[in-house]
Amino acid sequence: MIVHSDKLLNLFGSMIDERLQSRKSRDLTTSNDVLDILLDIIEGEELNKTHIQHLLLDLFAAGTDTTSSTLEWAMPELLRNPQALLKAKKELVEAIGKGNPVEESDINCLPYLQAIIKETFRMHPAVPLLLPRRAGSDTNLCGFKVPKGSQVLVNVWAIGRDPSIWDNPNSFIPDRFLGSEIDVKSRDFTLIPFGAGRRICPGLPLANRMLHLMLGSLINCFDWKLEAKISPNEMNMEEKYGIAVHMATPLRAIPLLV
Ligand code: HEM
Repeated sequence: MIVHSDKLLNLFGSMIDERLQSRKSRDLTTSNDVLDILLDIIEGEELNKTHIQHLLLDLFAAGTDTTSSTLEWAMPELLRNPQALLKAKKELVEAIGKGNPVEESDINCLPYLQAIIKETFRMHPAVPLLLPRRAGSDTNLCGFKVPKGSQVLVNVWAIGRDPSIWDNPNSFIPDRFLGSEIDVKSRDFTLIPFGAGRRICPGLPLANRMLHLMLGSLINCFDWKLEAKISPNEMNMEEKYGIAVHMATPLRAIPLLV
């Protein structure tokens, strides 16, 4: 981990130097991206290069595995649930035309795709215990005493499988979200894969968009089949716990151009 972090820090260091160099040249057309904004702040001397290197490392570390593991779970759930896959394909063909990649502006016209992403978050939250918190004062929470200083973990995985909240909690049923107000930002805290409140994941808007673009495009541009010896109901859906939860046996699916 340390070796990889050092490699990434060096890579970010050279990207920053390169950008600083190009900002000095007269014919510069700024890209006004995240790095440019951070470098504007450096010029105001509130940040230095090391801060930016570590900030970029944080964003990459927090954003990569979480987004990819969500997509990694959405695909096998769809392959195990051909009806849902078919419904998503139909919606995509009608909204954006067969074989086209999904654009950001299409997302609002794709309620079923949105429901699939929510259902994946419910069953497979990438960070199942969120990040540890410490109680700032003695607290009484639903009849439980939480003494000041205790470490608190929020079990989002268990919330997503709680039968008092969800019908058939262990079944992948995207339709449950159609016409429902429940959202990853809603205040009833039933679907909180990104956490909630002041420390909610700052990458939420990016991750949510990326997931719709990637999953929608994978569904609309390809037909998918499993390897010859595997049938949908025999797929191994065991989880492997790490910083993010991955499939214990990675999915091997074959794309066929539509
Ligand atoms: C599906 C994708 C993602 C999921 C499920 C996810 C989930 C989370 C969760 C649960 C937390 C902790 C919230 C808490 O403390 O209660 C978190 C924090 C964080 N996430 Fe994400 N995240 C995702 C994508 C991203 C992306 C794409 C980025 C950045 C580009 C990102 C950057 C961060 C950062 C910097 C923090 C720490 C925030 C803080 O400490 O205040 N995440 N994320």
